[in-house]
Amino acid sequence: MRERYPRFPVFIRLDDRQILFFGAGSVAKRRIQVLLSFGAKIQVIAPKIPGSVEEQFRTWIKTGQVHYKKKQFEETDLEKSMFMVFAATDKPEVNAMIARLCRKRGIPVNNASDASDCDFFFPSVVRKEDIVIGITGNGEDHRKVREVREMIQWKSDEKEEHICL
Ligand SMILES: C[C@@]1(CC(=O)O)c2cc3[nH]c(cc4nc(cc5[nH]c(cc(n2)[C@H]1CCC(=O)O)[C@@](C)(CC(=O)O)[C@@H]5CCC(=O)O)C(CC(=O)O)=C4CCC(=O)O)c(CCC(=O)O)c3CC(=O)O
Ligand SMILES: NC(=O)C1=CN([C@@H]2O[C@H](COP(=O)(O)OP(=O)(O)OC[C@H]3O[C@@H](n4cnc5c(N)ncnc54)[C@H](O)[C@@H]3O)[C@@H](O)[C@H]2O)C=CC1
Repeated sequence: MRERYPRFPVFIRLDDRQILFFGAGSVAKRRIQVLLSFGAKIQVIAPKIPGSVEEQFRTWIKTGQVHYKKKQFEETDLEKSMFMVFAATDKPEVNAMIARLCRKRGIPVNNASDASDCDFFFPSVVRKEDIVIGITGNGEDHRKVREVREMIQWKSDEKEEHICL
C-alpha cells in the first residue's frame, strides 16, 4: 500500500541501548553491523545461525559484541527495557506476532518482512567522518535506496580530500 506521507528522519543516540533481534540471518547481520558501529548493545534470539553468516556471528559472540540465545521466539523474551526490537526471522507470521506483542508493551518494533508493519524503518547509511546520512524510500523500491546510497558513497569518496558533501 502506498504510504500517504514520506517518512520523517530522526537521528538518535544508540550508545549502550539494548536492541533485540529475532533471527540471525543475512538481514540481521547487515543491520547489526551498522548498529554496532553506533554503539548499540545487541541481543540475538534464533534457533539457528545460517552457515553464510555464521563466521561473523561467532566473532561477535566471542568478542561480547552480541549476546546470543539459541532458541525460538517466546513472548517472555520481550522486556520493557528493550529500546527497540527487530523481527527478522524468515517466518512472516512469527515476525507479525512479535510486532503485535511489542506494540502491546510499547516497544518500538521493525518487521523486516512487512514494511506496513514497522514503527520505524532501517535506513541505508553513509558515514563520512562526523557526518551521518540516512536514506529511505517509500518501501516500494529497496534497490533504488541502495543505488542512491552507492551514488552518495562514490561522490563522497571522490571528495575524500575535501569533505564537503
Ligand atoms: C521497508 C523496509 C522496512 C525495514 O526497515 O525493514 C524494508 C522492507 C523490505 N525489504 C525487502 C527486500 C529487500 N531489501 C533490500 C535492501 C534494503 N532494505 C532496506 C530497508 C528496508 N527494507 C526498510 C525501508 C526501505 C525503504 O526505505 O524503502 C535497506 C535500506 C537497509 C537494510 O535493510 O539494511 C537495504 C539497503 C541497504 C543498502 O544496500 O544500503 C533488498 C536488496 C538487497 O538486499 O540488496 C531486498 C531484496 C530485493 C527487493 O525486494 O528489492 C522486503 C521484501 C522481503 C521479501 O520479499 O520477503 C521488505 C518487506 C516489504 O517490502 O514489505
Ligand atoms: N528488510 C529487508 O531489507 C529485507 C527483508 N527480508 C525479509 O527478512 C526476513 C529474514 O531474511 P533473512 O535474514 O534472509 O533470513 P535467513 O533465512 O537468513 O535467517 C532467518 C533467521 O530466522 C531465524 N528464525 C526462524 N524462526 C524463528 C523463530 N521462531 N524465532 C526466532 N528466530 C527464528 C532462523 O533461525 C534464522 O536465524 C525475511 O522475512 C525476508 O522476507 C529479506 C531481504 C531484505
